[in-house]
Amino acid sequence: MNSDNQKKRPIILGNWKMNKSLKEGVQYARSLKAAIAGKTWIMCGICPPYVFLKDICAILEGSTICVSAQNMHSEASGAFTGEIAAPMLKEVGCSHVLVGHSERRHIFGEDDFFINDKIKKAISFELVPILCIGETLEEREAGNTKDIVLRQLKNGLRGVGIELIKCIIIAYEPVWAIGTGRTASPEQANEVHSFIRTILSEDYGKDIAKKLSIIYGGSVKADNTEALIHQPEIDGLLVGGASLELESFLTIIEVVQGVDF
Ligand SMILES: O=C(CO)COP(=O)(O)O
Repeated sequence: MNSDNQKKRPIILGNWKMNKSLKEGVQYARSLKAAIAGKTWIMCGICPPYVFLKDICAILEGSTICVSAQNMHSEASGAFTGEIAAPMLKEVGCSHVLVGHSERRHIFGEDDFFINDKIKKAISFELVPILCIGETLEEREAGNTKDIVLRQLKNGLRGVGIELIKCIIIAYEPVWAIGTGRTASPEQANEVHSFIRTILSEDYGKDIAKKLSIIYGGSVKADNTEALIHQPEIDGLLVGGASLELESFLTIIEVVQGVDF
């Protein structure tokens, strides 16, 4: 979905962050697969912790549900104790990977350049990177939202040419809306999405920018899903807390399915 009403397949991703036991994760994946069998027009996926990926990919193999890692390193191998590389994610069956999530940027100090290297590495191993960008509350209140988003977008995509940009999803996640219960209003989110699409249009051309998916994350819940997904520039949702309970994640999916695009 975008400004000229061209239909785009909505993307709904659940980011579990550092939650669930393996047993719970496996049960969730099985139930999700059973629940959405045959309802395939939404691109739906989950982002489990690293150590669950192999089991969950095996369960979801052959389904339309994609599995995304929450992070990866920028190198393909080497002496990086505790890290996970793109080919490892690929080998266990992941199709997507979150890159530059605000918790990686702000808690673990990841910068735009490291994130850019990860983006390029993910693409080179045929993983779809989901580049997460977004401003903090201080940055928004200082009127710097667009500057921050512009910087994170430009630096994150440095060296990504016209052919490769098609392999990327952008996620706008304002840091002040993550886990706070304080959602960006649909209009606030749409305004930033529109700005992101304008930048992408300038860099990659209008046609390509129109086709790119820009998804929103930050306190998405069943009761704000419809208003968010109705916005012309919001192509999907990256759901944290509300994806942890299968019932609430399924409700979000159902709300999106029920929307007349
Ligand atoms: O960070 C998020 C998804 O990646 C959003 O988390 P919440 O939905 O819990 O605010």
